Amino acid sequence: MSGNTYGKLFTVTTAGESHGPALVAIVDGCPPGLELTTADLQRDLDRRKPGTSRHTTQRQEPDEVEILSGVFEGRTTGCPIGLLIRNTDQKSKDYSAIKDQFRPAHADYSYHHKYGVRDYRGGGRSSARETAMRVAAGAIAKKYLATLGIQVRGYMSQLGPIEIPFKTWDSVEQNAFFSPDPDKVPELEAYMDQLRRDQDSVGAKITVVADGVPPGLGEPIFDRLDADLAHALMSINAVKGVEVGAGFASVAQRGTEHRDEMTPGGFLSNHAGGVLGGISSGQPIIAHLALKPTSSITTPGRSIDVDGNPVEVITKGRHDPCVGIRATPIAEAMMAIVLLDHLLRHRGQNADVLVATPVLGQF
Ligand SMILES: C=C(O[C@@H]1CC(C(=O)O)=C[C@@H](OP(=O)(O)O)[C@H]1O)C(=O)O
Repeated sequence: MSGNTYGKLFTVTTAGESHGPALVAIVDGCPPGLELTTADLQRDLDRRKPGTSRHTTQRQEPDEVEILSGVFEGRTTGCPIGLLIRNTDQKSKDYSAIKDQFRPAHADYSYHHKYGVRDYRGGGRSSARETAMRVAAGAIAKKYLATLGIQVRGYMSQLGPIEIPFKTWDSVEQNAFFSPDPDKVPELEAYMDQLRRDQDSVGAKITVVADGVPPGLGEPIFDRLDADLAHALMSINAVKGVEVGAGFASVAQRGTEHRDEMTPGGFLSNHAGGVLGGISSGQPIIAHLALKPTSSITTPGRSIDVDGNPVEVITKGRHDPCVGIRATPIAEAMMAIVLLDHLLRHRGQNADVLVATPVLGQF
C-alpha cells in the first residue's frame, strides 16, 4: 500500500496536488441511508479553506465540493462516495525560483530522495492543501456519528507561546483562530501581526474532543483506539506530536492522581482521555496535536540545491504563518474518521455483546 488510504471498514483515499487541476477522494464503507448533500460537507470545508482572514494564506480557493457518486436521491447508497474539489487559484510561478532547492524543514528534500521526481509547485502532494479532502470525508463521518449522538469538536489550545485555556464552545466559531476564549483573540491577533512583520512562522496546539462515544471502540493490540488516533492525527501535515488525555503530563503524575476513579455516579476525572487499554471507556475522547511552524518563510535560510551546492532559500508566494490556525477542522475530521471506522468494526464483531454493568457517567 502506498499510504494514501486510511481505515479498515470506513476508508478514505485521497489524491491530488496543490497546483494540479483538482483534489479527489474516495470514501468507502459509509453505511447506506444517510441523508447527505454537498452542504453537509461545505460547512467544514468553509471553516478550513484558505484566505478567510489576514492570518492565513491569501490563496483564494472556494473549495466547492462535488459529490460524484455514492449518493442517490439525497441518501448514501453504501457504494463508494467520490468527491472532487477543483483547484482554482494556483500561482505556480512563485515556485520556479526554488524548484531545484530544498526549503529547510520542508518535505521537498525527503520527497526528492524518495521519488527522484516531484511536483514542486505549491508543495505538490506534500502541500497542506490535501487536507481539504480529509475535511470533506470527515464531514461524512461526523454526520453519521451525529445520528448516534456522537459529536466531534476541536479548538486551538495554544498559539506559539500563548496558552488558551478552554472557556466556551460558543467562542470557537466566532473568531479566525478557533479560540475557545474570546478574550484571548486580541492577543492572538497582535501576536500574528508582529509575526508577519518578522517574516517568521510559529507552531500551535489543537485539542479535539469527541462526546457521546460509547464504550467498546478500539481493537487491541495493534489497532488500539489511541494508537489509531495517533496515526490519523499525526498524518496531518506539520503535526509533530499527539497526546491522548494527560499525555506527556502523565510522566509527572502519580497513580493516585492519574487514575480516573469510578463511582456509581460516574467517573471522577478523565486523565485517560476516554481510552482504557486501547478501548473507549465511554468518557469523552480527548486528543492534543502539536503543529510545527510553517517551513515556507521569506526570511532567508541556508540549504542546498539538487546538486548539493549551498544556497540561501527565500520562499515567496502565499503561505500560512501558522498552519495550526486552520488545523482545527482537519483534526476533527481525522478523529471522526477513526471513530466511525472503529464503530463499524466494533459492530461487526461485538454487536451481540451485552453486559449488565452500567455505563458510567462522564467526567
Ligand atoms: C492552498 C492551501 O494552502 C497552501 C498550503 C501550502 C503548503 O505548502 O502546504 C502552500 C500554499 O500554497 P500556494 O503556494 O499554492 O498558495 C498554501 O496556500 C490550502 O490549504 O487550501
